[in-house]
Amino acid sequence: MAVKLHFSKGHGTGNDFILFADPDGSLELTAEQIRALCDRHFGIGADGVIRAVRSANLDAGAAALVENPGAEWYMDYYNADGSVAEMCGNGVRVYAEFLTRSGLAELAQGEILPIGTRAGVRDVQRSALGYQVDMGRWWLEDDEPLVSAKGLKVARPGLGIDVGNPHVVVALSDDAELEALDLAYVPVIDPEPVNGANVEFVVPGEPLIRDGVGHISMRVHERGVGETLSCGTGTVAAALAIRHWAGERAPDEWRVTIPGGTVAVRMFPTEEDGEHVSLSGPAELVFDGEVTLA
Ligand SMILES: N[C@@H](CCC[C@H](N)C(=O)O)C(=O)O
Repeated sequence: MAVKLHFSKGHGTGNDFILFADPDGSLELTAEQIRALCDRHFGIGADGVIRAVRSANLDAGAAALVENPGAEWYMDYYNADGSVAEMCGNGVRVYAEFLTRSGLAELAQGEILPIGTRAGVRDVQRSALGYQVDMGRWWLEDDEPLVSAKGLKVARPGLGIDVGNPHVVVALSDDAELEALDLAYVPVIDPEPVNGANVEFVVPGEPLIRDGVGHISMRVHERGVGETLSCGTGTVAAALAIRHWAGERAPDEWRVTIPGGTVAVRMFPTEEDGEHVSLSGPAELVFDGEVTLA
């Protein structure tokens, strides 16, 4: 029987998503359905799909990841190719906007909305830019893979960073090198990470630090999608990588410019869990609709 799906379309700095509410967890889409919805010519078109499920209705595997019982809602995130991803930094802000706009959750200024993800719980609050997300901890990978990409004259070393999902960050020398990249082709990472990775190409600002704030520009090739206008977790990984390379005098406050806009990244200490990193940026819902699932 054909199923009608009510959806909202939204984006965070041009990274766009199809969102729908499935509070009971009864409407799991197939990878084929997700690919069809995300198709920009034959479907609605999006970089990913977000299903809003109540954490209480998750299957046991997913529920185990939502260790905070306060996370009433879970962000069930899928890339445009139908694969799952652990986290989505732009998606989680757009998800907060979707939950609050549709009356499924409340979020007053200064309050926190915990959201369950495959990478654990992420705390979201309203901010001057739209929403701020506590992205939690991260891990530097031990090895430095070589990354080659179409338009890049020589392969460059990348820094592997896990911010809940996997990233490899590559530093380029200037804007001309960034613009010359053809990210319609998948960058090759050698050795290839077992679960794949999102690849960020980053250029330091000139100057890198202005009034105590670091500035970088970035383009990204997302795992399971292709080039996108923005990747929230990618901007966080890029800021962490540049701070790592810049050494002790590098700031904890960063502005990352991507083709879809600019977001803010901040590293901050926590008492109980070491250093965390936050991501702030806009989240917009642009239209609602109904589609019949094949
Ligand atoms: N666009 C997202 C990241 C989405 C998941 C990514 N493609 C992956 O497979 O890890 C973001 O804003 O973080």
